[in-house]
Amino acid sequence: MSEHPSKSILLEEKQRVYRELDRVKTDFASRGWFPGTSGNLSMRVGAFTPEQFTFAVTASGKDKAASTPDDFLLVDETGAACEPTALKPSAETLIHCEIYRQTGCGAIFHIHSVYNSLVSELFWDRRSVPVEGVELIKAFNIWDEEAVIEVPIVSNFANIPLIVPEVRDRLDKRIPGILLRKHGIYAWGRDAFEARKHLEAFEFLFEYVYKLKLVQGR
Ligand SMILES: CSCCC(=O)C(=O)COP(=O)(O)O
Ligand SMILES: [Zn+2]
Repeated sequence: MSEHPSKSILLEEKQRVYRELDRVKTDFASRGWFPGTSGNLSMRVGAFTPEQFTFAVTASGKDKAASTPDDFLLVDETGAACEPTALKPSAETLIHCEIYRQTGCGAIFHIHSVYNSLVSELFWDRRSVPVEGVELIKAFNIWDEEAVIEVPIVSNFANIPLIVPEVRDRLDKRIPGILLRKHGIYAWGRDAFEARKHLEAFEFLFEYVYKLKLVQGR
């Protein structure tokens, strides 16, 4: 009996997405962006409507520096596994679900770094990190002269579903990223290339903002 053509197309796409996520994972691990098994990555697979979509996400708690056949699984828009598997999706999968729903993006990358954690606490009182006139703001397709942006910061609850409504309320469609207080950043883009570009820009800007504050002594 031959396989239904749509099933084999999905299988091919799933394999392509897993390979791409593996390349991103290896690269980010080499930069030290997954300390202590932290961080998670996802990419959409197949058709998208805000009500129904599928994405590949990292399995929870894995050493992200290692590549194994058990690193990723497919989940639906509720965060439930789409196929029989013993793997557990990332504990933060519901945040990915909400970002896909709100933005229709194609890839979401979450990392913990010292600079993103520092600025999320330094600017917690204003609930956003201001970045003023830095060239790399253009990586977000914002081309205004001396552009000023505010990167939103939301609470970091141990109970992940509590974070989701804050992400929904605070997400700014012009800014492809959101910080969790003293936790890390979620950055996204229409595909893996763009999500990585945005993440690199955020990390540069956070280091700049932190060091500027330090040298200015305020
Ligand atoms: C050990 S880091 C704490 C959990 C976390 O913040 C994270 O990013 C990793 O969680 P996951 O379930 O995706 O491995
Ligand atoms: Zn995290």
